[in-house]
Amino acid sequence: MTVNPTHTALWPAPHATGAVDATVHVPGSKSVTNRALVLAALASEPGWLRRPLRSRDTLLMAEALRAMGVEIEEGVGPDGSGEFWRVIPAGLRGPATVDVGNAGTVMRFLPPVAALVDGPVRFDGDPRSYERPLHGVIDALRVLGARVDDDGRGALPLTVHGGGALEGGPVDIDASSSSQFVSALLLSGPRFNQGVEVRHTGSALPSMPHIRMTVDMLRSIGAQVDTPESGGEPNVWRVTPGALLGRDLTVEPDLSNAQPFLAAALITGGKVLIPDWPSQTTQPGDRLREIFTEMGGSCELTDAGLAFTGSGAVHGVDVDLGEVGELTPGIAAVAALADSPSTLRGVAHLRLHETDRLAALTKEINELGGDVTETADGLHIRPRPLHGGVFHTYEDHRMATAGAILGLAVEGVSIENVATTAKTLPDFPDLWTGMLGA
Ligand SMILES: O=C(O)C1=C[C@@H](OP(=O)(O)O)[C@@H](O)[C@H](O)C1
Ligand SMILES: C=C(OP(=O)(O)O)C(=O)O
Repeated sequence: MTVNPTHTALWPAPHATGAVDATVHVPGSKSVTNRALVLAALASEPGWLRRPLRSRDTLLMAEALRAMGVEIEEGVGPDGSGEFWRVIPAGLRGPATVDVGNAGTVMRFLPPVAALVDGPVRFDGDPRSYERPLHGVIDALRVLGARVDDDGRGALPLTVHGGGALEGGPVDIDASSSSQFVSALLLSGPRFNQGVEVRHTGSALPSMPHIRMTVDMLRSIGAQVDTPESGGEPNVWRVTPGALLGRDLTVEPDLSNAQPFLAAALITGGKVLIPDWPSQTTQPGDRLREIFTEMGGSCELTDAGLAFTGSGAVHGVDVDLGEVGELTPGIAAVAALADSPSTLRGVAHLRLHETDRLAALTKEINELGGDVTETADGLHIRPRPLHGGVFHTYEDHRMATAGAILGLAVEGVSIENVATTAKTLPDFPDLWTGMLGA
């Protein structure tokens, strides 16, 4: 195996010498971009995505759809309105090969699309993708009428033998390890002959805002979706078969990727403005307004965006992050710098994310002198003075940004493989140094 030099490279995390004061334009949401690509590919007419996120996860999604016959044109608006993608749906055809990388959205959202392809679609990815749960999608597709060949572990690699159509109908799944199982089946549901009725039968379902995002985006292009919130049964989502409209969608900034910049204002007692923060959104990152306020900041949502201000004080929190698990690494980093202990709960499923995030955060913060312990479903963080050292990232973009947050407050922190932020935010090092005026 060849060693990729970028993986061992160390990035000296900039140390803040004063309060930050910056405006940061955060690129588009990964979750919105990848849903929009899938829905546009399944629509009955062309659609547009404006200001899409261009990152490893979204480029993998676009490549995969192209491999299945969808045309995606990329361009830049003449009026300075930024980049756009024009998606022209076509008859989905195989054979095709899909590289999922380590993108949960690609590995979970695309096998149901592949069931609609005429021909086989082979899915493979990074070594970590073999360990991430996929059984909910594979088992469900078999119940709904698809032929899927895997090695019996209910995980990647696998081949979906698409037959050009899928019967669909009712299916029970245990989505307690990933909400993306539910989203995956709902996104392709309008194209199944009978639609789909997904019943979650396991313990607590994580990341509900991401399921709401799926439902909202489906409805906005004409799908009929019944949900527990719209008067349906608890834990049951039903999508009626029908054509999807092409849409012209401007992608919101990725609010979870706004997190490190807000954290910078919080821990340095500074100010950060994030333009285009939506006044209404299903993105889980919107919860940062509340969580980081409880931790000592204050914020104001104006026409200019979200203005977030640190007070100089950083407090610990006791918070259930089950709905917003992807915010955990950044919150853990801030909590390690706080004036009181924190308990982060409801995130056992993070052990199966890009890396085992609970183990990785515990090890890396403790190696800088911290005092973090893992619980059954989260972390206890008791702040104490930290020192410099190497912060390992385990090919996890959110570990890298968590390390950068610590480095702002602690001198001498180096981030291993900061390039791993390319999964969702390739511009991170430049945005970070730009925020500091470097
Ligand atoms: O559907 C989505 O876009 C996502 C759902 C969540 O996944 P899990 O429910 O697997 O945590 C989240 O953590 C991930 O970053 C994005
Ligand atoms: C869990 C995450 O990603 P994925 O979409 O790969 O699940 C994440 O971005 O924090």
